[in-house]
Amino acid sequence: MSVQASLFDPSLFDDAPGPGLLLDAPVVGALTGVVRHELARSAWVDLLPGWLSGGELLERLLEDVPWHAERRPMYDRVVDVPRLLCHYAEGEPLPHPSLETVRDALNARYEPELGEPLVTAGLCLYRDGADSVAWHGDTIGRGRTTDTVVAIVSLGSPREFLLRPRGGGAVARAIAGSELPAPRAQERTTDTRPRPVTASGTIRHTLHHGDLVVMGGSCQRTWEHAIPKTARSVGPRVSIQFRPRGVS
Ligand SMILES: O=C(O)CCC(=O)C(=O)O
Ligand SMILES: [Fe+2]
Repeated sequence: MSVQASLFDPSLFDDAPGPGLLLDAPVVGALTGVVRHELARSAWVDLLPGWLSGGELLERLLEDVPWHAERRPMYDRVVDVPRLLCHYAEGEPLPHPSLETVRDALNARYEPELGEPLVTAGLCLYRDGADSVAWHGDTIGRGRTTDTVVAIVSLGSPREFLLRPRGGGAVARAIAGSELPAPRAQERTTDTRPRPVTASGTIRHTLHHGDLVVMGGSCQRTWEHAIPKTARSVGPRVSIQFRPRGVS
């Protein structure tokens, strides 16, 4: 999609932090530095800021993925899904060899714990701040009833990733003892505020270029996640979600 690609400036990402994964080189070692945040209800979230570095992968995905728009029924209307999508089923070649490397690295770490590999890849393109994903859990399929793992790699513009316990405000406030992830090192100089769970019980965490977030345990059925719209002027963001068979 050249329209999106033209919005992308790879130099923005030249200084991505890291011991990141070098995209043109084999993965060296495992996912070191992942921090697990235990949430209520036997859910957890692992975070690894700046796992991937460099802008080449984002550039390639913006250009090469056959992004498409979808429309979905909502009440008595059919509405545009506010992001572009592309899904890679189990066994389908991924659109860039680096994604296979990323999936293999994730499996080296998470398959022993999960008991099965991550095999599908869902790609979302948030073209600008008007694109979003509404509150949901990945509960189509087994995620509705069983513990599972969904690993998301975020590329491009930073966007807020929200998590809240299912069940509405009162439930959320009652169990809002969950720890919020510490800010990234480079944010600390400018923003040292603690980031408590908001009064509504929502956890807010900004996902930056190259960050990894992995939701596990009961997270898909007992919590919900969202990428809200933003009025800020933001460029494109691509998220790649790796899931096991039968979860979406
Ligand atoms: O873009 C993201 O990081 C989240 C996407 C998501 O939750 C989904 O596609 O199920
Ligand atoms: Fe999701």
